[in-house]
Amino acid sequence: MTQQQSATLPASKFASLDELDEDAGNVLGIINYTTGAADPDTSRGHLRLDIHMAHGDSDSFSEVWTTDLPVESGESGGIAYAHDGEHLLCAGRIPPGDGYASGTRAAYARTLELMAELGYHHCARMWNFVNRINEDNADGLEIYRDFCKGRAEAFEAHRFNDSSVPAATGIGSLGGGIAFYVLASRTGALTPLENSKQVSAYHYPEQYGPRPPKFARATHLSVPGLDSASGQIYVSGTSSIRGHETLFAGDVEKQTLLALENVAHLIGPDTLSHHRIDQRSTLADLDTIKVYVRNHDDIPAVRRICEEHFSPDAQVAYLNVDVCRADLSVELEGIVRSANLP
Ligand SMILES: C=C(O[C@@H]1C=C(C(=O)O)C=C[C@H]1O)C(=O)O
Repeated sequence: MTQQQSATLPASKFASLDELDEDAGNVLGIINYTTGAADPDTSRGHLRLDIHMAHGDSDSFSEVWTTDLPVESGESGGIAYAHDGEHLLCAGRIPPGDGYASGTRAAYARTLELMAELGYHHCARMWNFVNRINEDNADGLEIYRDFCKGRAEAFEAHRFNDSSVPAATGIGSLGGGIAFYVLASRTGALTPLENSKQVSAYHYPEQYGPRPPKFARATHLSVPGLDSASGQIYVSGTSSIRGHETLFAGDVEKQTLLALENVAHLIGPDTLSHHRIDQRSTLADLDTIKVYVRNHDDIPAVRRICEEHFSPDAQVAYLNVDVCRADLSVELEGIVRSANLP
């Protein structure tokens, strides 16, 4: 597995459980995609979060965030955090229940308050793992839509307008209510990226829920002190959606190809030059990739298609979980680093 290292951006790499070194220097956080859920913890001096995303040890892995700077950690109002003076990782969990809007609103509100208190005002990326994502809550509202309602209310209460929402993932999990983690920066400039072939998620019509999902298609986070050509692009979970509609329902191979096409356009020259980012990226530049596949039997076909486009050196994890819309079979996310990063 290749390791991403950069002087001033938190590097993330996947590690199998037997490769994991919790005492390695300057660990900002370890996110365990594993066979059970647990509340976020900082007892080892870094953030640790166990998310129930694996059916067994064979598909369990850890995402390790490292930094070149000393790390401080703590907990406040149920949100655990670790930071290095430039970047912050924080995490929370909403326990299983009959509904999630109020719990999400409260947990997100506490997270946004904590970011402000610690001085990390630039929210680059959020990951949300929603158990029973396509099932209904006690009031008959799909749990994903219930989560989106609570998130939108928290963002509004904290004047987080659509132009400052982060890249995100909102994906199913195998248990444990709703878990989330967040990456924010203190001085690195953030540029949200939208895909000209998709309606911005925060503009989705009400047919997808009472409040739209609040996220950007990607965010570019620049290296503090360097020009905008130096940075990382955090690509949100991306699926077979054009405009605001799902395409190729029931055809996982066509959905995989369209999701890849959406990401290629998002990180390609037309989009980046439109946002005045002097980087040129292709799917071969994507790394720390997660591919979420609804039906386990579809994973070999999805993997075959993806491997035709990804670098052989890329870190790729395939996870068998539900996707945010019942007619979506596959979704992918990743990170692009600019070639000129030290
Ligand atoms: C796949 C989509 O949305 C998914 C849900 C997200 C969320 O609610 O945060 C973010 C990206 C995807 O994981 C999409 O709407 O295109």
